[in-house]
Amino acid sequence: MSDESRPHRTAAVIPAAGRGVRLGPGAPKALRALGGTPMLIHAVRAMARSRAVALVVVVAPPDGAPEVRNLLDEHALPDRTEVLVVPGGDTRQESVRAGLAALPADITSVLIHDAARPLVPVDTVDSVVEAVRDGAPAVVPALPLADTVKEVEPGAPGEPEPVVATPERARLRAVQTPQGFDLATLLRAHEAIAVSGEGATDDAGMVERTGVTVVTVPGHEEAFKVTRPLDLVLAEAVLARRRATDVY
Ligand SMILES: Nc1ccn([C@@H]2O[C@H](COP(=O)(O)OP(=O)(O)OP(=O)(O)O)[C@@H](O)[C@H]2O)c(=O)n1
Ligand SMILES: C[C@](O)(CO)[C@H](O)COP(=O)(O)O
Repeated sequence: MSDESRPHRTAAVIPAAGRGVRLGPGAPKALRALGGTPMLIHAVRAMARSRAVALVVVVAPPDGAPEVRNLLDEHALPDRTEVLVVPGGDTRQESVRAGLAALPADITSVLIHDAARPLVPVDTVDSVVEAVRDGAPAVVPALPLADTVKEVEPGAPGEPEPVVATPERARLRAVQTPQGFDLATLLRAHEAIAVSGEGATDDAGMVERTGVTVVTVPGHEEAFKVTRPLDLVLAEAVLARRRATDVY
């Protein structure tokens, strides 16, 4: 629950320590170029564009913190943006935990944003922050699905898998980042998951398991995650259009 007596101060943690195996061989994904600029720099700028974000913590590949610090120093960011860099871990969950540990004591709420979602528009960031500041302990940007989803009995790669269920699509959402949290709520969830040894593919999922209600706000198509090579083609096209129109 939020402590309403404290003034709001929001930080963004950007996990950027992944390898990017699904994108194919090359540098760690967050350091690969999009429109000639590392994907991570786009993601930091996307957070810094929100006037609500007071501090950004970048979680670098475990042995890459000095390189990431240099990159940040070489690229222009809004003057008011303070950026810390910490080394990450072997999983996204560990990396987020390392970022949370670096937050100063006056932070009340936090956005967790994948470096792999470099093009999230500022309006989406602002609507997540606003919902948290309005009192929601956990907020995710979400979009309805275009495909029908099947639950299967997982089998060997490439082999047919029996379908066990077809969830009602109207009740499903694809969730994006930034995911926004009352900081104390997210810290409690990470602690509980670390103790139980369970894994989770997103931070909101951890919070759900502690019994706290997570709510959605509208996501944005351009907040997609760069995961596979085709995503990079789409990201280049979106960025080229933005640069031509100067609309971010
Ligand atoms: N040990 C890890 C793994 C992932 N991430 C970050 O979590 C975000 C979402 O993860 P994903 O898109 O899966 O990135 P990768 O783990 O790099 O991708 P892959 O699974 O293809 O290797 C990315 O910004 C990634 O850098 C991280 O900080 N630390
Ligand atoms: C956090 C996330 O982006 C929400 O959709 C997603 O779960 C990350 O998954 P990944 O497999 O670590 O890319």
